[in-house]
Amino acid sequence: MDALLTVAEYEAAAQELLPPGIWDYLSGGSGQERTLAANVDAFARLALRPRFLVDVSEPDLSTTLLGARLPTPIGVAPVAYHRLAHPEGEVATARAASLLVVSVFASRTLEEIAAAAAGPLWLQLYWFRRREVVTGLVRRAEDAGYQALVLTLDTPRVGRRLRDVRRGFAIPAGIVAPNLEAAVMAGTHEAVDGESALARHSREQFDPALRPADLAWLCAQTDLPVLVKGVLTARDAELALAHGAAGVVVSNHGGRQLDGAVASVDALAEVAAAVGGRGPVLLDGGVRTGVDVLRALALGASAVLVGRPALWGLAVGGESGARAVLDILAAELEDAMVLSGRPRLSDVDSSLLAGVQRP
Ligand SMILES: Cc1cc2nc3c(=O)[nH]c(=O)nc-3n(C[C@H](O)[C@H](O)[C@H](O)COP(=O)(O)O)c2cc1C
Ligand SMILES: CC(C)CC(=O)C(=O)O
Repeated sequence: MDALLTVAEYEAAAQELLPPGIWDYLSGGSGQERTLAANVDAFARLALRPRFLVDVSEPDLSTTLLGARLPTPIGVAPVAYHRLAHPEGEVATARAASLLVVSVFASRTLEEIAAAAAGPLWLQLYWFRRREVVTGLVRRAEDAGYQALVLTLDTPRVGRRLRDVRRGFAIPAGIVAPNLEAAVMAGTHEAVDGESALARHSREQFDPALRPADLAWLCAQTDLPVLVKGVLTARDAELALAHGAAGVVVSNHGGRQLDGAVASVDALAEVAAAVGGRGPVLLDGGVRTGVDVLRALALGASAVLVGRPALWGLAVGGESGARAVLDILAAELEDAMVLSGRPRLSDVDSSLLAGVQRP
């Protein structure tokens, strides 16, 4: 087999390897999958304005995020159940990633992942009705050396993902979320025709009444920085920062929640302006090339996260596959920085983009 050279080639190879139901769960979106498509299309519309007569002999992709030095501004977004893609699951991803946001529905324990990790770990949380589930996880994350928490806001319930509904998708027996007690996870393995087990489970277990005061309460439970994920408007960014958030992740959950929601990169400039340097602004959704990473940085992102691409790499080659995908993105980013005359991340701003208003 020829070497896979792009994220798209990993996507195609993963589709060949994975059972169709798992492929649909990983790759699908909600509703008509318009937001899923828009996330990718919106990047393609952002044309670049390269500059020359700049010394680009020493490109530097490194950055600092919440006090941690990272070799690249590319991390892995929280994705549930990595063992759907590879038997080693999150342990393999953690070895490959320079920043991994571990899903609360990880299929390996927080401690196993921490023992394997090559870089900082953040723990993503959903707002469970049983608050002691949340606080218990916060304590475990602190004890295991996780460096931040990420509260996902965009999932008061799981969106209508028609591929999963049609298949009656449930998590296969043998793949569990060991960081949550069995009572909280009841029903996730129970396949029912015409119903997504994850959608049903979210209605039972997620508290849809999450308010700003709850965010402030969570922030008061811990010394770890708490970021909020799923922000698409200046208003929500303002509210979150005012209630203790240390930063935001601009995201529409990879087009899996509100179909018709704005493409995440199209929401980025507004949110970054609202945050105004008060904390990191990450972006996920539709990042498929290093040029996309550069585009997001130009619009004000501190770093990007990739969800599905990491899982495609994991499916194809476990740890080395996940690493290969992240290395492709980093190599493409370096090329794009050199070829656009922006050798350092601090040189990257909106002047790089055609048709974007410049301050
Ligand atoms: C299979 C799958 C599972 C996901 N699980 C979670 C999760 O547990 N928590 C969460 O906050 N986001 C979850 N997400 C959303 C990702 O964190 C991220 O927002 C999205 O995948 C980014 O888009 P991309 O896949 O185009 O990179 C999941 C996404 C996928 C594809
Ligand atoms: C178990 C699910 C709630 C995980 C998720 O966020 C997703 O599938 O998008």
